[in-house]
Amino acid sequence: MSDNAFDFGMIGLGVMGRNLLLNMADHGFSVIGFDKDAAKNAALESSASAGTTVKGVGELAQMIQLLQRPRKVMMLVPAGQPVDDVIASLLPLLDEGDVVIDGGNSHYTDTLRRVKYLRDKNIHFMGIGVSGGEKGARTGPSIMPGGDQEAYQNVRPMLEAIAAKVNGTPCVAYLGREGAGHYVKMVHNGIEYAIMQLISECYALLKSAGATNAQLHEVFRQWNEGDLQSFLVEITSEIFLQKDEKSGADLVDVISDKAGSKGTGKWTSQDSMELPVAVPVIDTAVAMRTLSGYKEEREAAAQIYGDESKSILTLDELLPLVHDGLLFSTILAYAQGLAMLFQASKDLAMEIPLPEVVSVWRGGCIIRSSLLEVFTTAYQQSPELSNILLNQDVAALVKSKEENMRALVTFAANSGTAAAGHMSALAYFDAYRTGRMPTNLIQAQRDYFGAHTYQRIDIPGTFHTEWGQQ
Ligand SMILES: NC(=O)C1=CN([C@@H]2O[C@H](COP(=O)(O)OP(=O)(O)OC[C@H]3O[C@@H](n4cnc5c(N)ncnc54)[C@H](OP(=O)(O)O)[C@@H]3O)[C@@H](O)[C@H]2O)C=CC1
Ligand SMILES: O=C(CO)[C@H](O)[C@H](O)COP(=O)(O)O
Repeated sequence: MSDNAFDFGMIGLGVMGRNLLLNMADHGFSVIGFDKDAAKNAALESSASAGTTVKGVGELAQMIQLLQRPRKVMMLVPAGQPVDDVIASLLPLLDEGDVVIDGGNSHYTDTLRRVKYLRDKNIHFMGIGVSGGEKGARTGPSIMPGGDQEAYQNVRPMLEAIAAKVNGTPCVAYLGREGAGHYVKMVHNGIEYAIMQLISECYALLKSAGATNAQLHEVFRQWNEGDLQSFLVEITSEIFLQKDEKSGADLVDVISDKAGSKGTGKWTSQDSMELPVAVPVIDTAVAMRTLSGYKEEREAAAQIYGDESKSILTLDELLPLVHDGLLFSTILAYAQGLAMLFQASKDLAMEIPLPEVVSVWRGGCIIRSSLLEVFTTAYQQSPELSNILLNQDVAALVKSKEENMRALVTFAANSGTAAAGHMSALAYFDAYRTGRMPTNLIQAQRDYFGAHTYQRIDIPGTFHTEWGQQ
């Protein structure tokens, strides 16, 4: 190939970078990747499909030299300092008008800072969320671009080519100004945490009624064929079949219960409080991963309090409750995340188009599910919906599951099975549908001890009372 011939360059040939680049090559683009690790460059070239143009190099300057101008370069490296390090090493090699994309899970405030920094140097910088994991990156991820419109138009044909397709529509769309791409991806991951927590609670609840791994496989398989159809339910079904090569046991049974995290769920909770928007199912999911790390303390507490769950229902009696409870709670998790995006769009001036967000999430990403079709229709009817729970179709679905949801939470409490995500979802629902919350009492308390004042329901203005003097 001649000099300056490659269409696209990738920095970081790990799980995501390698697979996304190969996906581009599979769609006819000539691609080049850079990684310091020679083995990763070799792995890139050896896993390329026949007839595609793929090259891996160990020098960044060499890759930049071989790109068509204006250059289009993406980095898929760990969030934080590595992204700044890559930008610093790229800058002397770039020309004005080149496009630099951060496709990793960066915090949106870092993206805002980098957009401004590079704009001053006439380099187009975009933060793009990519979801779909290893397989999705190779065969069709969900792509969440935000920021520089001109740069987006430049890379749009490539992104549309490699994205997942739903009914022929690519799962990529311009999702707002400046750091919006990474903001949307952060909230996507917050919802991901919430749904994973809810599914893990279903696992515990069904096990309390004696479900075996084989039965759990079958339950989740069947659920994936109905209104709970989703990527996470599908992979959960498959997980219960997997055998451990070392012991021959079911692999899920030999995996430690300490859950890891890289931070995007925590950021969603933190940033929701900054706005503020209430996302308690996401908060709970983050807290439960944290609690999972207290292994020794939990074992000590189990000695003191006991850790048995006593099921008062048979598996057959429990199954419809868990099914409906999961659907109800999953809707609540999406509702909270989407309400956060609605608020952030306005308060942070990101102009995030929610109809496009839910449409892009329909395919390729970790939280793809049949529910997103319902939400897409809801936002098409009403693009300025502040909360999807206010949509008639969503409300009908929620109401149809409410009775079993309440029965499930009662069962969880009575059997002693931790189901914090479900309980949080129901508590949010009950508060959200309350015209007059008991928070008038909190206002009275605040004014009592701190003269913080309060508003009345009958007279406008701000009031203070010298409490307790009657
Ligand atoms: N894995 C997943 O399912 C998903 C990950 N993401 C995000 O994508 C990004 C990449 O993730 P993933 O591919 O899984 O990570 P990996 O660890 O598999 O790959 C990261 C790559 O970045 C390289 N790298 C690290 N630091 C630097 C640096 N300073 N300069 C140049 N290269 C560097 C590493 O090279 P070396 O090892 O040779 O140092 C490695 O090849 C992260 O932000 C992640 O959160 C987003 C969606 C899904
Ligand atoms: O972005 C992703 C999927 O959408 C990543 O898989 C993410 O890193 C998973 O997060 P964590 O490691 O915190 O569970």
